[in-house]
Amino acid sequence: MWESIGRPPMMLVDLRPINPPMVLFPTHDIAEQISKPTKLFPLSVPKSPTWTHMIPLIGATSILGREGHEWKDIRKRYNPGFTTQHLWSLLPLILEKMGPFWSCLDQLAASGEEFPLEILISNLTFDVIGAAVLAVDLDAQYMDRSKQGEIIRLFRQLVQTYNDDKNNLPWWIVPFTTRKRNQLAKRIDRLIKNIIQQKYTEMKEQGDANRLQSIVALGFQETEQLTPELLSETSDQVRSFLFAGHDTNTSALQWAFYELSRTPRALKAVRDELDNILGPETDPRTICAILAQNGENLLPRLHYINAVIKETLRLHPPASTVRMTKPGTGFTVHASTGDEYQLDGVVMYSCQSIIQRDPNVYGNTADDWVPERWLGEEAKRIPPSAWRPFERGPRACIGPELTNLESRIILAIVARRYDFIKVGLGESDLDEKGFPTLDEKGQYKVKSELYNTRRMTSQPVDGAMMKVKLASKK
Ligand code: HEM
Repeated sequence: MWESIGRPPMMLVDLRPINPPMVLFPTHDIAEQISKPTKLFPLSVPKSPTWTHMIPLIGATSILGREGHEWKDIRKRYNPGFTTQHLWSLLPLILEKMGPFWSCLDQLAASGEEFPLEILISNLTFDVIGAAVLAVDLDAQYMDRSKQGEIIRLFRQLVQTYNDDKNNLPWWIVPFTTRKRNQLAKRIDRLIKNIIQQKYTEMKEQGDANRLQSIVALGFQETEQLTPELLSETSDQVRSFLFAGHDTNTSALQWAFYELSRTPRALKAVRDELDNILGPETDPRTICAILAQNGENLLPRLHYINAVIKETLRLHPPASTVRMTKPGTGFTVHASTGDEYQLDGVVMYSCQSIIQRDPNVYGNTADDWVPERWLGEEAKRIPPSAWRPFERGPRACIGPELTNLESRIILAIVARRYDFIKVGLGESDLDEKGFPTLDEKGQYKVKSELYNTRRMTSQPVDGAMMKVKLASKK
């Protein structure tokens, strides 16, 4: 749409009377103006009130929607849990969750059946976030969903109610969906509160002498009493972490595996790097044992894999930010044309999928998946604000380190052991001998383009339907 009207410096979309009018920002210099602290907004421009449609999912006091000192207090409480240093202490818990993932892939490789990669990865990322945030087993990793833990089953049903066109319509247009959402939300909230109470009691009884501490337990360190208000607020943050921490990375990892599956040069570079850093053994058990022992030294050395993750988040960003100022504030943004726009009362949407494909920054490969751009001198020429999948400024994502750690572990375990083959949308166009052929950019030619659809976050439209087989030994 934006291209068809000649790539203007901003695009206004009038969504009245269903939603306020929205303006789309397609460049990083404008996006920066709403995300950085200013005199008028020391914590950056406030979030748009349109976030409230997510209240059943993440709670009314979620960190995602709070402002001012209330937001600051929550962020201060949870920041220590998301630092690299604390996440290293959670490495054993995270590695424990990898077992069901690879045994499921082994089974699928043996049967040769087609499956949505989305389900496998989303189950795994759910289990990882449950372990990191609460040190609980959410029992997410079953292909048969009736066997999953209750929280996961309810959470999925709730997220489902936001799919398609129902995402953020007012309640009076979707009254039945709204009622269902509220009922599911209450049940999830009750279950989460029970776990928090139990964890809090355990923590107080056992003291904290060198124990493995979940992110929530760490946040309770200064707490004297778990009041009903604090319990309720903590449940909101846990639900926010569960949602924000699994949905986004599920999308990114599906794209990473897809891009690797159709870019033989990159897959080889990933495999060579793993051989060099982790040694030749590709059995997942051995890799987990190596990482459990020495992950803190080895994982930061996976530079090419880091570039794969970074490039995937550039080309296929799962999330974004929307901001709004109240009428009468006088908030203006400055376009590169020299024009100024007064945008009070308008939803300001920083459009990552356009910003991060800006040819003025990324040149004539802006639309191509090229991990190498993040290695060496070329990377230094990319302005930091032109890569913003986690957004920037005070309200940037709390979880990039966790995302990166989780993604590197998953790629380290999976990339050498399996070959993924896309089926359906985005599958390779084979030659007459049945082999894929390369295009001029070094990727396999495809019959059709895989693309994202809008759910709560952007997700591959078909759930990334794949086949998997065990990779042949060198
Ligand atoms: C690929 C992975 C991820 C991406 C692309 C991503 C992206 C984002 C973006 C764009 C925002 C800003 C949202 C807004 O302004 O409304 C955000 C905020 C947030 N994310 Fe993430 N995220 C990811 C992973 C995670 C993980 C693993 C967690 C862990 C719990 C997490 C927790 C949060 C929280 C709590 C916020 C709100 C921060 C605040 O307002 O202080 N995210 N994320």
